[in-house]
Amino acid sequence: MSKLLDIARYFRSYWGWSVFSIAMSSLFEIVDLAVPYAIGQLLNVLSGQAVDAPIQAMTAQVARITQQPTGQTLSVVVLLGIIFLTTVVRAPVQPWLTHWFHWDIALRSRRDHTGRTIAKILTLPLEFYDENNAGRIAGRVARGVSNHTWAYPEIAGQMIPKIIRVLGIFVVISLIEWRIALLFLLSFIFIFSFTMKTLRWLIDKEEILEKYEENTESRTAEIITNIKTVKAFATEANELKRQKQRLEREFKVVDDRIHRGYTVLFSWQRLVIQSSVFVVLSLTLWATVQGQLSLGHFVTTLTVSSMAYSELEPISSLAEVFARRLASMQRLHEFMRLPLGTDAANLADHPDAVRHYEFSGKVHFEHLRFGYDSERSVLEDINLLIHPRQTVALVGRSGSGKSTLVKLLFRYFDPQSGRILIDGQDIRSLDITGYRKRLAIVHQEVDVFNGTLLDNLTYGNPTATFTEVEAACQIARVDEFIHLLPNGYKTVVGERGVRLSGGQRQRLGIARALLVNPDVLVFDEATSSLDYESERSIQLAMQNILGTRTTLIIAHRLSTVREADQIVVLDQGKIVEVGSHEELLNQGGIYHRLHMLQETGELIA
Ligand SMILES: Nc1ncnc2c1ncn2[C@@H]1O[C@H](COP(=O)(O)OP(=O)(O)OP(=O)(O)O)[C@@H](O)[C@H]1O
Repeated sequence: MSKLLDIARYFRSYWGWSVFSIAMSSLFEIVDLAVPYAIGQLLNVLSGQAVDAPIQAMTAQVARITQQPTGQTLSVVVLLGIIFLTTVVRAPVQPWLTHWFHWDIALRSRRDHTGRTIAKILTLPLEFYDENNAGRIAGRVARGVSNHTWAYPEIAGQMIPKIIRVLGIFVVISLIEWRIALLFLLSFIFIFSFTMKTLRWLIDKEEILEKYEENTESRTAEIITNIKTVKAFATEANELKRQKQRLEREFKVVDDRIHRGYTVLFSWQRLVIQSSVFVVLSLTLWATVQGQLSLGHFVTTLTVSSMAYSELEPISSLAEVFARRLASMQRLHEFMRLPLGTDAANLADHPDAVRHYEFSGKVHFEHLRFGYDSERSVLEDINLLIHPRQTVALVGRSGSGKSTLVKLLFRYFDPQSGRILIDGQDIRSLDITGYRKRLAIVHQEVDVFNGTLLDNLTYGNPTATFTEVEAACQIARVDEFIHLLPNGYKTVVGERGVRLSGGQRQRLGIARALLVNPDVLVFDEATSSLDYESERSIQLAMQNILGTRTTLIIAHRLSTVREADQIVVLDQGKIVEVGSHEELLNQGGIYHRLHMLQETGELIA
């Protein structure tokens, strides 16, 4: 039931129009019943039997208005008029009162909810993306939204009105012959309960299928992302084999269980429906032969009950389609209920509402303790004071906690104990958007968005002037390669444009970071083997920046570290050494050992 409520809530913004259009669709389904009724009454007129009292009254009324004598001809005209009104006149009006609204609501909801899912994607915490890859998330969102979009017209425009029509038919038959109505009711209850039971079983299987499909999609997305590794290790055949195994597992659920389940359901349904139609025919015929029913009522009862039974198959097909859609709709609702990250308020902020901080760049890590899970600490009692405009290099073995410390500084996570102060203020007390805007980071792998080089440079600060862009490019030594690009700053880079080399991307990342004029700049040195020239360019770019703002370097190579005011050596989540290059060399500890390794040509991490 809660699943259905979730779906109803999905369309709640349009509930007024929704109720109106469902009511109109149901009304038209009921109005349809006037045709077999009128034909039954016509048969009575033609065979010389009496028409029903309402038709007699209507004929008398028309006779009074038109000053015509009542009689067979006028009854035929009245009945033809009813058929004309309920078929020809309503034909052009109906789509505007039903179909148009159903799709309008579905499409508006798709627009609204796609926007909401994008907002959700932007506000989920980073850790969610550590556990779920792009393919899984994109697949879940796309399938969820599209299934809602298709389901709405099916449910509101067809299923509910058809159910109302069946109820209407029950009322009509009850008025004509209650025993046939009772039989009709019993057969419907039987078919309905049997269908619901089977559908519930099938929905469970659909949920399993949905998870299997997500796994397959997720792996396909990983193959695309990591295609270089796949090809380099020549594992194409392995990947294909594993994906085929996954597809086979999906196929077994779909074909052996779901598809078979629906076929069993349909064959039982058909048997019960055809038997019921046969019994209704026999009973109605018997009652007519006995003189309990007129010829007209015989035809009407037979026609409307056939109409009702013939609606059962479309209703049950719609229920089947709905059951197939339900699992992915449910997965979307689960996704939308995921807890937000601490930065979720960012979206609500109007750009003008963001408090613009100015920091001197004094950063103080105080007794920090942190672990991604409560059982294992990744950082232990971190104490570090960084003065404004100092350059601090974080050095240590891979996994020693350097990146984690930076993640805490950016407040992607909060420490289990201890705090981080910036200019003496606990960063948790600051508005996160305003605070993060004062920091900038250059990642090892610089993300390049599809767009021009200029778009990418000004990503963090779209209002930067061209002079500012040029100045940042000069410092970051982007200007060294701009003339090599076909359209300079206007060159399209990224997905559908020119591919930048690793060194060029890093320099783009530095210029992009500089353009937001951060108080604290973090530089995650690339471990990828940049060629000597690129590496040298980046080091020179860094030298241009050092001393102009507080700079934290996650150092994988020691060459940049020499210049740092403080070198902080982390080991197993603890700060084990702090000092300048010379001081640490003299101490003869871990840094000294790392330095010796580098001298012999090896990297730190
Ligand atoms: N999202 C995460 N969830 C759980 N554990 C994590 C996560 N990110 C990192 N870790 C663990 O935390 C520890 C510290 O990782 P971190 O990335 O901070 O080290 P690092 O010193 O930056 O390493 P490297 O130099 O290789 O980048 C590692 O043991 C790592 O496995």
